[in-house]
Amino acid sequence: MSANNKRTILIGVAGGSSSGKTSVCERIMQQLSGPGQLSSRVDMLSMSSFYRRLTDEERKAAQAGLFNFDHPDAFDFDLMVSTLQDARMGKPVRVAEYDPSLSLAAAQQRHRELALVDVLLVKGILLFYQPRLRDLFDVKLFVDCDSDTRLARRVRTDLARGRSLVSTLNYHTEFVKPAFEGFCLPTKKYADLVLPRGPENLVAVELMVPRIRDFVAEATQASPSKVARRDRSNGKTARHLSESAAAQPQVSRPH
Ligand SMILES: Nc1ncnc2c1ncn2[C@@H]1O[C@H](COP(=O)(O)OP(=O)(O)O)[C@@H](O)[C@H]1O
Ligand SMILES: Nc1ccn([C@@H]2O[C@H](COP(=O)(O)O)[C@@H](O)[C@H]2O)c(=O)n1
Repeated sequence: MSANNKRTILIGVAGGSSSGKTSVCERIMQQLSGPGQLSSRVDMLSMSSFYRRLTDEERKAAQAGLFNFDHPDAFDFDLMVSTLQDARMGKPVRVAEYDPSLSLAAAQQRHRELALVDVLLVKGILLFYQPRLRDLFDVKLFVDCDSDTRLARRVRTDLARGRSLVSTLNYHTEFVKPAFEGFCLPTKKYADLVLPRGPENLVAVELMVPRIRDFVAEATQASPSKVARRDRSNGKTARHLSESAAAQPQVSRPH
């Protein structure tokens, strides 16, 4: 727990690649810290910062488009869990800077300190895959988006990153689609809220933001024992949300 006894609220935003996770996080950030709002300190973190270090052989495979970056084995879940545990207790943490325009090895050379924030938005394809990771989130969102739209967006972003159309489509067929269906989509059932239309779904974002603010207010007031109780009840986040909502039925919308 940080010196001021304040805990960071973790919001997990999962969904397929190019479903709109980053865009949803940006919308929430705007709403939480925009003009006329009670200012909350907010930051965003990508699961792509937690790819594990590759062996030389795997690096060669990655360069040839033959390493599966969409499989759970590609991630360092231990590091992600310990980082988020520290972040939610308001401790300073250092994370690899993921830059899609760089090779993974080059990007992993760069680090940044996460700012101490009230709310940390975390986005990633497999955030809810392991129970120990998904149980860390106060709110779990799943961005729903049909596969054609995701593929069309992914083609645009991959071409902009200098990949060829053929390699993008092959990679999608070989890795992205099977991993989405095998590992990402089955985690939708763990979400507190499934968000169709991503960032365009302003109604859902606006409904959620006051609730996030309540979490921030509660975390500010929370005593260590209260936080420990909340930690023990984690994994039942939806129940926790509804219990808190019942205790405070009149959640006011910000002006
Ligand atoms: N609702 C939308 N309508 C149009 N374009 C969108 C929408 N949501 C996302 N995009 C675009 O699709 C691309 C991928 O979105 P992004 O939010 O980065 O997805 P993710 O973080 O899930 O990979 C980005 O270029 C983004 O601007
Ligand atoms: N070197 C890499 C590493 C990962 N990817 C792809 O990123 C996707 C996950 O990130 P999103 O922001 O799209 O959720 C995942 O589908 C990987 O295939 C990559 O292209 N290159």
